[in-house]
Amino acid sequence: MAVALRFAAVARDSPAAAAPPRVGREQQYLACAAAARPGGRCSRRRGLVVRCQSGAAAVVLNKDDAASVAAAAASSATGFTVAMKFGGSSVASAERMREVVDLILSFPEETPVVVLSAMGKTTNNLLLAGEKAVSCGAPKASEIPELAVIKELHVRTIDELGLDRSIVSAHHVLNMKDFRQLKHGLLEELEQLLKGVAMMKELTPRTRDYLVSFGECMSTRIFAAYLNKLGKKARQYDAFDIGFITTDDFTNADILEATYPAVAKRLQGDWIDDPAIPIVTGFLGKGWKSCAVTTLGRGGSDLTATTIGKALGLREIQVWKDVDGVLTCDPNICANAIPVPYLTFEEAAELAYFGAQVLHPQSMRPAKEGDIPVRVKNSYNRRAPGTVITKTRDLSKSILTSIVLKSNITMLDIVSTRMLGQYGFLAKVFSIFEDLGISVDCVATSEVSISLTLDPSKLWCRELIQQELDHVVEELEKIAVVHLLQHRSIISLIGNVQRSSLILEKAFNVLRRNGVNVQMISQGASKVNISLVVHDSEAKQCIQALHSAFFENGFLSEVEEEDLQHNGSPVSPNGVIYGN
Ligand SMILES: Nc1ncnc2c1ncn2[C@@H]1O[C@H](COP(=O)(O)OP(=O)(O)O)[C@@H](O)[C@H]1O
Ligand SMILES: N[C@@H](CC(=O)OP(=O)(O)O)C(=O)O
Repeated sequence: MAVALRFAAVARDSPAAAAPPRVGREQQYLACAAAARPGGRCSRRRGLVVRCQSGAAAVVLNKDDAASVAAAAASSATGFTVAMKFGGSSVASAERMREVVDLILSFPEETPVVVLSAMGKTTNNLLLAGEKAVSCGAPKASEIPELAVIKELHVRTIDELGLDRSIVSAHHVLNMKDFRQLKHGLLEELEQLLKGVAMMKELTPRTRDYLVSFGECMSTRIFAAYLNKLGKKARQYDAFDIGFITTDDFTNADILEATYPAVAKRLQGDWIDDPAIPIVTGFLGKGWKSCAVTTLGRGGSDLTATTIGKALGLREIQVWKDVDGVLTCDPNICANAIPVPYLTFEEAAELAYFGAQVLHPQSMRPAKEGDIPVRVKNSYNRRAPGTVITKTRDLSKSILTSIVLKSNITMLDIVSTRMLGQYGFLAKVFSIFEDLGISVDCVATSEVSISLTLDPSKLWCRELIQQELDHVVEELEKIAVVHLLQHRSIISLIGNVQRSSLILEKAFNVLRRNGVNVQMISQGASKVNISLVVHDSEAKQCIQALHSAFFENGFLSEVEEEDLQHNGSPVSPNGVIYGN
């Protein structure tokens, strides 16, 4: 940080260097440079090079680095140190909100940016209410039970915290000026929206995103009002109003690069004008073309927090959950799961991607790019050390870190009819998936056949699943014989693939003893993941047996002993090295 303040930021965008700069981009760099040198004047000298007139040494940076340096410098100027994200379970009631306020205030040395999810199960209730509205008819929309649950929860919370009910009256409708004129509160707007859905008898992905946005919009307003009531100045932000720019992929939008400088500028600018703890809605963004509310996929508030972390160049990103960190397994499957103290970004991303609900699959990307540690903590058990996720850790002695389940997977066995050469065959198969916008999770190939699993997150809407699958099969059948195998599960063994023989020996031993035949195995180049495909009906039992064998019965201690004899360095059950 200190370096960023001492040095001037000089941004140069190489692809655009030959072309005249667009004004927006140039201004962005000027803003970045200005932020990197508060008080310094900036000018454009030649091409896209922007130089601060501070007399300090110049550093040539690419676009992203310039934004990061600027963010780091400005954040040190404004003093934000940490992003603290609290999930739905952490803010599920008035009592929980009090607890979280107490938790935040117990770190007086920090200047946090707070990110909140919707209260408790509000997102699920909003989605259910939306689905019911489609078929219930307009007059009945007000009587949808989930709407009543949402209203009751928010009104009760407001009352119990001693707040004014008008705090959920701020409007957040985008591109609908007429709506802005209405004097209804968010809860009334929500009811209106459900009536609209009932009248239209359809719930498009765009409307679905707008519908679920009410959850985060309400939780943050309540929380900020409560902090203000306690005399701790807080300011509520809707992410879509402060520069969270996304693709227009409703229900699963990606954050665009422009977000980082925009969010940094807004949060820092406001802090400089009038310091107040920012309370930001997780999960939400604004589509860059549509300007409508988008969402980042379920659990997307983690991604909001890491994006803010990178934008502001924070020291640490904390995600507060209802578990003692990332565990060796989903605790709903294995009650004996234990916390994993350290993970790399890569391990955490793989774990999340392959189904561990605890982290959003994309959330590690900004943290990794900004090299900002992510700490997963338990808001119900502050003293638990949690999990620290960083760029690197010594994996040389680690074995298995965590076991993850992704169920209800579709697997395809595709055998070439030899109409194409081998490379032509693989290329054709993957171009079909590309054309249909379907991601593939795991792949195993031989010369003339491919087995692969499909990523269910790309098959959101239930009716579409069958339609899309039928279409895929139809296309593939032009060049191959295709077997569609549904109700499969991927069991991912996240660990040190350098020790894959040891992991596989143990795993297959366990599976054989349990009478399970693995239907596909994939060991990627990622060095952290081995995936096994089994039938859904066997998956939980497999995971329990694997967890018990790897983590509960002294296996890792045995290996530890062996390692000690061979190398003199023992390994803990989670791959953490004790000693050397
Ligand atoms: N490997 C794992 N480690 C920890 N929690 C897991 C794991 N796999 C699944 N979970 C589930 O993830 C939940 C926490 O994630 P989530 O519900 O998204 O939290 P929040 O809503 O607080 O952000 C836990 O309550 C647990 O049931
Ligand atoms: N409320 C959203 C976003 C989110 O991140 O929630 P949580 O942090 O509670 O997983 C969801 O339920 O998907």
